[in-house]
Amino acid sequence: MDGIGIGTGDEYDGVAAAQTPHLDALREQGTYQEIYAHGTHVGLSSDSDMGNSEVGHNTMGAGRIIPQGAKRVDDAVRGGEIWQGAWRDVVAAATTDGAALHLIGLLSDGNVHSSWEHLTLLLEQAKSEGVQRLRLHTLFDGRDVEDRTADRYAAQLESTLADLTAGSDLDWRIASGGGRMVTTMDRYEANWGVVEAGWRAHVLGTARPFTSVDEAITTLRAETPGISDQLLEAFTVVDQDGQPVGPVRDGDAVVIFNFRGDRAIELTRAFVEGDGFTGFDRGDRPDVFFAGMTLYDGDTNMPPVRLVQPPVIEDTVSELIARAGLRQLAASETQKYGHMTYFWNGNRSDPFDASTETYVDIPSDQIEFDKAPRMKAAETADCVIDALAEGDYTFLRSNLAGGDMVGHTGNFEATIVAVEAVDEAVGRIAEAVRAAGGCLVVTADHGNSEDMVERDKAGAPRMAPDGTPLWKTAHSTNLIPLYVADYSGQRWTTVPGLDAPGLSNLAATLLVLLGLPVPEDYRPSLISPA
Ligand SMILES: O=C(O)[C@@H](CO)OP(=O)(O)O
Ligand SMILES: [Mn+2]
Ligand SMILES: [Mn+2]
Repeated sequence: MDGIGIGTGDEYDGVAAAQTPHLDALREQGTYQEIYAHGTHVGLSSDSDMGNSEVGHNTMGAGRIIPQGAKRVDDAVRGGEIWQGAWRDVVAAATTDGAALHLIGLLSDGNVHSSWEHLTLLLEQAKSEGVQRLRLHTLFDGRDVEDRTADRYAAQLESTLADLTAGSDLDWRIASGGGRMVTTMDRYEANWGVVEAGWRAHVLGTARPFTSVDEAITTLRAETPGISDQLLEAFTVVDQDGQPVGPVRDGDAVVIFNFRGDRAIELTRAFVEGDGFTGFDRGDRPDVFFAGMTLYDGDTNMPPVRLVQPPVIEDTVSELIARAGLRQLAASETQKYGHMTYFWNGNRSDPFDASTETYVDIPSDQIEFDKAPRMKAAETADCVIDALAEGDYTFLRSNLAGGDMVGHTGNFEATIVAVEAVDEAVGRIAEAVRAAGGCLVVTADHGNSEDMVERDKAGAPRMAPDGTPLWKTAHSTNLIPLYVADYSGQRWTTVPGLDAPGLSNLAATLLVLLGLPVPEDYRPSLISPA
């Protein structure tokens, strides 16, 4: 259950507000625990970092707490190690006569895909190394930070640029942008049109023209009152003659400063891949020096050049299950497809053993998810139930996306519907598992739908000036539920006294249920025979 944590039960708790009879019943049928899914429990730098799908699924699959890509990048940027690697080649390209350095990424301090601090340190370093021409291509968040704050982030960036360039002849500008859900940051090839819109904005300079970011945000908001930052149309900043101020040209250097792979890899591929690229028509693709913040996909080695090397995650639970020769199914709708494959398997897209593993991608709708909040919960359940009926699989895993994807829209009523659809799907899967005499494990990767309002430091809900709640679109730092129901007759009990039980204990729990040995470096199982 993506994005279904344990909330306070108050009126902004979309899980408590939903009817969840099947989850309630599950609680009575087996063991129930509340476990950690955020911050240092999933390998992030601090416990104020909310959980997210990347770190959640990485940790579930790895069975250990692995210092995450986000933390590695963080350590490398703060410690300065980053400037000794491929960054040297970026600077060399960017300081060649006439060239520009383009920085593309999410303008946010959400620390899920990118970090504000990394961006400012990149800018300071570029200045100290004499990068004369620099262009920023900024994606608005509204999803990992408070919504409708794009103007504040843009203003903060403009002022950072003004400070850094004051008294110099540095030619540094914001050149394009757009909301992350409609510009550039598609994932799992759900909608290449989103990447194409970004390509036009950042690279070709042919998106809707505005003379400044400020004008873009003000105009787009006036056109659609209440619009979320995530959905602001892609745009190109143009000069007084209508010419783009920073299209990407041959010889330029391009850096994507997002550290998380799922939403960075499609644009990366558009820059790096040759004629075999089929995502969209790129027009004249500039010949650039391209680097990503880190590795976005291990199997395809994308991007070939990165500023920080990623963590290597080996011996994940599905690799061990594959080695044991047991058949596995991974099923998810597109929006979470790579979560159950790529992230779960330690950032590898391909099966470990294609002869025993089946991956099913159930196409997601291409609309805003509060418009169809049940998403593909029923279809995902159908897939698992059919596979169970076939009887071939020993380990089946799936992701129900609604609690998270609809929670991100900030639409409370729709979120309740999404959670109820997830509950129904769990109920149907539970029946099928019971019929098969199997064992069902239900958990989440982080919270979201259980806390749908922005809060002040004391935890009190914040209201908009008109007195309506400030709906929250981001994940949370809440604990998440873990239900284990074994319908084979075996009885289990929770292991008492474990230190900070969390997602890192899930893999061992699964291995124990499967009767497979648990590697010594795994964190321990959360259950033992009763
Ligand atoms: O949509 C996403 O990219 C993130 C939020 O930034 O959500 P999740 O980690 O659940 O995929
Ligand atoms: Mn998630
Ligand atoms: Mn999410």
